[in-house]
Amino acid sequence: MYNPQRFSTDDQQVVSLDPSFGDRCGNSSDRPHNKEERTVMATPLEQTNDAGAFKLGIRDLNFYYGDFHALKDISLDIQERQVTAFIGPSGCGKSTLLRCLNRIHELYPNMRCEGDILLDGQNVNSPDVDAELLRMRVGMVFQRPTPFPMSIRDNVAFGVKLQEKISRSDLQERVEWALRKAALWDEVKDKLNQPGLSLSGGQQQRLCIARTIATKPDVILLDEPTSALDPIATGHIETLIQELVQEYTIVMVTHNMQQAARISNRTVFMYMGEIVEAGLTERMFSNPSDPRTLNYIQGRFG
Ligand SMILES: Nc1ncnc2c1ncn2[C@@H]1O[C@H](COP(=O)(O)OP(=O)(O)OP(=O)(O)O)[C@@H](O)[C@H]1O
Repeated sequence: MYNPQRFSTDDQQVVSLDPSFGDRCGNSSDRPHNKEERTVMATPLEQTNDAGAFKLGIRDLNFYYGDFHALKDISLDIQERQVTAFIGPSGCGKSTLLRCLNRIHELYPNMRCEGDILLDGQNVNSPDVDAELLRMRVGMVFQRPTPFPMSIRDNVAFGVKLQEKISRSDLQERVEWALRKAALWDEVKDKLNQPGLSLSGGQQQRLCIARTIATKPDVILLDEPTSALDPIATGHIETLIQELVQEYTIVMVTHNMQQAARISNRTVFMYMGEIVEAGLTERMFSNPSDPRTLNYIQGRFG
């Protein structure tokens, strides 16, 4: 089983994986194919190993809260070292989709996620893959800053100590490295033993980002990371995201259209549990191909 419609954020909007599509378009196998044709003529997923081009590949994903079908046949490629923004009206399934990517929903009862999630080509939505290990590769930062009730230093060191056998000095180095990456080191280097909760909201969110980075994930998921912050703290986080994307694949949910336009490379517009359109942010905001995207971006609904 595969979904004949796969969305790619490679700005091809709707990419057909129906193997007969190329024939119906009159493509001939002895003709050189351009990139679009090659993608359109992709063989069924079972035979395709195109994960090299994408960090994450979502295939035929369906998600249920009990009987409620919240995500319907989602297929999407997410590119490496890019910021991909999920946008769409409240309740369309953005956070649900984000949470599937590190299977955090499994911590709650009565939820079911069907379909494949390929991380570097490996299906990680499988009971054979340890969800806790997955969450170390695919880290998550939530809407509200959630420091643990412990010192700044221990907040950052916590996950590392769980995951690795690491000497005290290496751990100190890792803490500093992560705090520097999260652009927080200069503000906290003299008070590492103070509680994480003593920091401002924006600093707490950067601390949570440092905590996520410290375990050296491949992918960072951000669920409305600035919605609880003031404009200055938001600016810090946005700058940080733009720096982190040099090294990490970032997927974020945002309600803020300007934020999506400012910092994402690619945008995915969702509506009622489905993907309507996905592509380069610049094109999505200047020339969306679906009227629902245009209406949403122009603030006519949602
Ligand atoms: N724990 C839950 N139990 C049952 N239904 C849920 C649960 N969480 C979310 N839903 C439903 O699933 C759908 C998608 O919710 P989700 O939170 O993913 O949407 P969203 O696009 O992130 O919304 P928002 O922008 O308001 O955060 C909604 O209809 C929501 O009511």
